[in-house]
Amino acid sequence: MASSPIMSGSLSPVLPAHWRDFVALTKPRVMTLVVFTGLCGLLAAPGHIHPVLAFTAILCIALGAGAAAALNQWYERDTDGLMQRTASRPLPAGRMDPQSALHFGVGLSFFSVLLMGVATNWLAAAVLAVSILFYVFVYTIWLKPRTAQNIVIGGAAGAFPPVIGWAAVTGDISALPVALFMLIFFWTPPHFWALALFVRTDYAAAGIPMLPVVSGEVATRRQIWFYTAIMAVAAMAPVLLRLTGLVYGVTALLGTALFALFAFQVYRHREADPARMMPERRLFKYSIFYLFLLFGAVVADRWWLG
Ligand code: HEM
Ligand SMILES: CC(C)=CCC/C(C)=C/CC/C(C)=C/COP(=O)(O)OP(=O)(O)O
Repeated sequence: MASSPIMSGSLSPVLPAHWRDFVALTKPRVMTLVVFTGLCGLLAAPGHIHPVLAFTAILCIALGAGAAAALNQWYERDTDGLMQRTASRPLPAGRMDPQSALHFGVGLSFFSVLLMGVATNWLAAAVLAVSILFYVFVYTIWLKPRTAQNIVIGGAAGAFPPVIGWAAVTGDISALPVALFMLIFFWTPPHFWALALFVRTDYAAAGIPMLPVVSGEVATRRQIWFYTAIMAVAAMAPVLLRLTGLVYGVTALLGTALFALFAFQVYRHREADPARMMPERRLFKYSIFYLFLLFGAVVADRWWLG
């Protein structure tokens, strides 16, 4: 992509980026769960899809999400350089010139959406396009630098993958994918704010108005607990609406009870030192496991119990 040394914003030359930096630009670790939820949406959907097309659909979700992550990092290359957690990313570390990242992100966005449309259907492609646009324009550019409620609304971007996976098979959107969207939507605030509590000094240094920076620690803990309660309702909704069966029901009940326990511990905890925020780290880690677990259970229900 960058075939010759190019001058970046600073005065130092940026050498052609290594392929590993392009992979890093897609935030591969975060995207594993994004892709998994998309895959589960696809596997839970009624009807048949050829395995090659199913693989292509999941590939498109991965590429689209990776493209959105690249555009997010292109836009935030300066503020990323101010935070310890993100300073070593390819752009702030000066291992890649911004133009390469921009071209990579835009090119991959178009490619993923077009391939999705051609391989499956244009509804799935349209929802993929909306999620990329939502993450880049609504979350990254509009809300994130302006309001502490950024992830409440902006988090919707990450809730689309199961809808995309489902639509790729069925060509429509029905109650279960909407319920799965709601689950991720209300899961996002506790997931992110648990982390934001122990990296708040980073966000403060970069001037990003995340909730713990703007409203303080106690308000953030209260909000985590509040959204956990709504998330619990969203987690049980598929059972109450009889969209899923016993495997999901039992898994969601136990998994959500543990989530609520960890969130309650965070709510009760008072600690200003990020190094000692163990309940917050535990909730953040568990939030990831939780979503893998519940989405896995949705598929288990559909496949093994019919
Ligand atoms: C706007 C909504 C979200 C925000 C602001 C957010 C924020 C974050 C941040 C800042 C990290 C730390 C990652 C790093 O240091 O690179 C993280 C980790 C993670 N997030 Fe989220 N997240 C959001 C939504 C999601 C969604 C929708 C998913 C998947 C369905 C997800 C899955 C993950 C995973 C798997 C990790 C752990 C990555 C690792 O092991 O390093 N996140 N999130
Ligand atoms: C299909 C499709 C387009 C899916 C998009 C998935 C999506 C929106 C995931 C959000 C997860 C994520 C990396 C948040 C990071 O927040 P941040 O960007 O504020 O984190 P940072 O501070 O690490 O840059």
